[in-house]
Amino acid sequence: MLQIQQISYLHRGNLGVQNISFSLQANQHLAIIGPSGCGKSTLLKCIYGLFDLHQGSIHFKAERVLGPAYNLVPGHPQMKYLAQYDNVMPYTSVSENIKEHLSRQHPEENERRCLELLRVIGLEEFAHTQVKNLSGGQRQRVALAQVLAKAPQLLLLDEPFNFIDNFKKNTLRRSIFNYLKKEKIACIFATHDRDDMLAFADEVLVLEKGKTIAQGNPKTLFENPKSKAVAALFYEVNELPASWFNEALKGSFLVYPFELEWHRQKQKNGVAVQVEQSFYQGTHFLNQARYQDEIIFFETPKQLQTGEKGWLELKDDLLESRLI
Ligand SMILES: Nc1ncnc2c1ncn2[C@@H]1O[C@H](COP(=O)(O)OP(=O)(O)OP(=O)(O)O)[C@@H](O)[C@H]1O
Repeated sequence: MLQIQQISYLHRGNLGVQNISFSLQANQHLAIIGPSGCGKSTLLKCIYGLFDLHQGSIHFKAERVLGPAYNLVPGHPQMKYLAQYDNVMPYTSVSENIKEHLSRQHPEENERRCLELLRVIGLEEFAHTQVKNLSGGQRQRVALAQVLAKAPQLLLLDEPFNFIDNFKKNTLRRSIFNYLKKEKIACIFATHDRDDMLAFADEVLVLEKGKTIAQGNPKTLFENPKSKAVAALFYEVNELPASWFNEALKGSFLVYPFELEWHRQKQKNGVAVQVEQSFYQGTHFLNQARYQDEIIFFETPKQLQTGEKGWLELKDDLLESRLI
C-alpha cells in the first residue's frame, strides 16, 4: 500500500532524513523509533507530503505523494496525519470536535460513529464537555478520534500517547491498536516508548541521525540487537568484553540486566563484582556493580546492599549470539 524509495529530505542543509526505504502492507503497524532529533517527525511529514523531497519517491496506493510545490493540499483522502501538537477546537464539545470530521450527510450514522469513537478513546463521559476544559492527555485523545473518524486506510501518528499518563496509556493504546486491526487500518507511529513498539508494532524502523540503522520485527530486534544503540532503545543494556566470560572470545557482547544471574559463590563462567547501588523498580531491583572499571547493571528479586560481593553469571548460550 505504501512504498518509500530512497527518500532524503534535509532541513535547509541540516539533518533531516537520508536514504530511507521501506514498504508497508495494508493493515500493518510500523513503529519509528530513535533518539530525539533522529528524524521521526520529518519522516512522517515526508510521507504525508508536507515536504518536497530532495531525493527518492513515495507512492501510496500506486499514486505518487507530492510535496507542497506540486500539491497544495497535503496527503491523500485515505491518509490521516496526527502531529505531536493537536489542533482541536477549544470552544466546542468533544462530540462536536469528532463530528466535525464525519460526513455531514448522515446524522444518525454520525451519532453511532461518534459514540463508537468516544468509546475507543475512553471519553464517553466527556462527550458534552468543552475541549478547553480537558487536560492535555484528554485533548490528545480527542485528536486521535478525529483522525480515526473517516476510517483512513493509513494513519500517521507522531508520538500519539506522549501527553497521556501511564495509568490511562495502557488501556488507551490497547483500545486504539485493537480498533485499527479490526478496521484494517495501517499505521506508522513515531514513539519513544518501548511498550508501544514491543506490544503493538508488527515492524520497527530504527533511525539514528536521519538514517535507518535497523529494521525488523520487534521481537527479533529485541532478542538479537545488532548494536548497543538499538538495544538501548528497548531496555537498559550492558556492553561487556566477551573474554570476561570466555577467554577464547574477542570483542564485546550485549546483555540485558535480567539476563545476568547473581550468585554468592562462583558457579561456572562468572565475574566477581561489588554492588554499588540497588534501585527499586516495583517488580525487582536494578543493581549497579563494578568489575575492572566497567559498570554492570543486573536485576535481582531482592535488594542488595552497597559493598556486597558476589558473582555475575551468564545465562546459557547467550554469549555467542550477542557478540558485536
Ligand atoms: N523546520 C525545521 N528547520 C530546521 N531544522 C529542523 C526543522 N525540523 C526539524 N529539524 C531538525 O531535523 C532533525 C530531525 O528532527 P525531527 O523533528 O524529525 O526529529 P524527531 O526524531 O521527531 O525528534 P523528537 O523525538 O524530539 O520529536 C533535528 O536535528 C531537528 O533539529
